[in-house]
Amino acid sequence: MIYTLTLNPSLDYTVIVDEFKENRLNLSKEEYKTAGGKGINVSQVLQNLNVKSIAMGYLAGFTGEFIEKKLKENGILTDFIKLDNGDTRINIKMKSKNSETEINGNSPYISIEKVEKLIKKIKEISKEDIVILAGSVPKSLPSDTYIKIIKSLNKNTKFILDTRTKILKNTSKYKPFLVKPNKDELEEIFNIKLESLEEVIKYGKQLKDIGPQNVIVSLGEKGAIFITKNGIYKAIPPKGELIDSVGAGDSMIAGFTAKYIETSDLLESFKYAVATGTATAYSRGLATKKLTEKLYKEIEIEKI
Ligand SMILES: Nc1ncnc2c1ncn2[C@@H]1O[C@H](COP(=O)(O)OP(=O)(O)OP(=O)(O)O)[C@@H](O)[C@H]1O
Ligand SMILES: O=P(O)(O)OC[C@@]1(O)O[C@H](CO)[C@@H](O)[C@@H]1O
Repeated sequence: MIYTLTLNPSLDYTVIVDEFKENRLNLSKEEYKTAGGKGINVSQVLQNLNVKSIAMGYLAGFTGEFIEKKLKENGILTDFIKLDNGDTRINIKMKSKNSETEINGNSPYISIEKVEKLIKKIKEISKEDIVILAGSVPKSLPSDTYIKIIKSLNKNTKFILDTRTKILKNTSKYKPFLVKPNKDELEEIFNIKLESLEEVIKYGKQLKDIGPQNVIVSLGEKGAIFITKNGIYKAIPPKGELIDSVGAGDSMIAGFTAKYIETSDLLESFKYAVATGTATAYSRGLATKKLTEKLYKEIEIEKI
């Protein structure tokens, strides 16, 4: 079984305006609400790719109920811990003709008892399972929460990690199966501006040296770099119309995992990851299997 863990889920509230004007009344042209948070997005894309997963994490209040309902409606299995106070955060995603602005909310308080409850569930996961730890750590939790979770996993359970900068760096020594920083995150990890592809590769390799078995550095419309023990590879997305890139990175993780459990082939999994991320960027909402399969046939991998 695949488990996704979202410590900090969100109701994503997307607002589309013609042109965003600061300090003025902006009228929304269209708006929609979706179940969000990085691990939850991974579960949703896995479901679109016909791969079962169990979505875990914390939910609270009316926004938490909305998220669980949406996941269940789509046939996704859930095993969330309910918080006693507050509401799961609302993240605002505002799109205009030429800008994408995000305001991510604060998460509700999570007590130590709720962390212990989660750790108990984590200990029950078997070594044949795959665990995807994705997204930020809520402010009320210690910053080493992911480390505590990783240490509670069976030592042979493969885990994938997609979180921000310092936490990603500190957890990398526990040898995750895959990490997927984007270029900005890689820059923040090493506190450096990366000016060329050569530099991206150099620092991607340094990240891999800390511990991850495989590293994908995603580069938005420029595609992605894959650093693995068998070599370094590059993939460029086929041309298309960008519609909404929120969740493109999460979709890559879902695509990689889906292909890996089917084939155990790292390179094909990377190719499918790029296809899935691109399918999300070229869709309203998250990647569908149909578009992912089409793009997968068009992507070529280059060895560097
Ligand atoms: N504008 C785009 N055009 C084509 N493909 C894109 C575009 N943006 C993203 N992608 C695809 O999605 C993948 C992941 O995108 P990106 O590097 O933006 O990840 P991310 O920053 O983690 O995304 P997010 O935080 O929005 O989930 C890219 O490697 C690429 O394949
Ligand atoms: O604050 P985090 O956990 O880093 O990111 C949360 C988030 O921005 O990431 C997802 C897209 O990747 C959205 O669904 C969600 O709103």
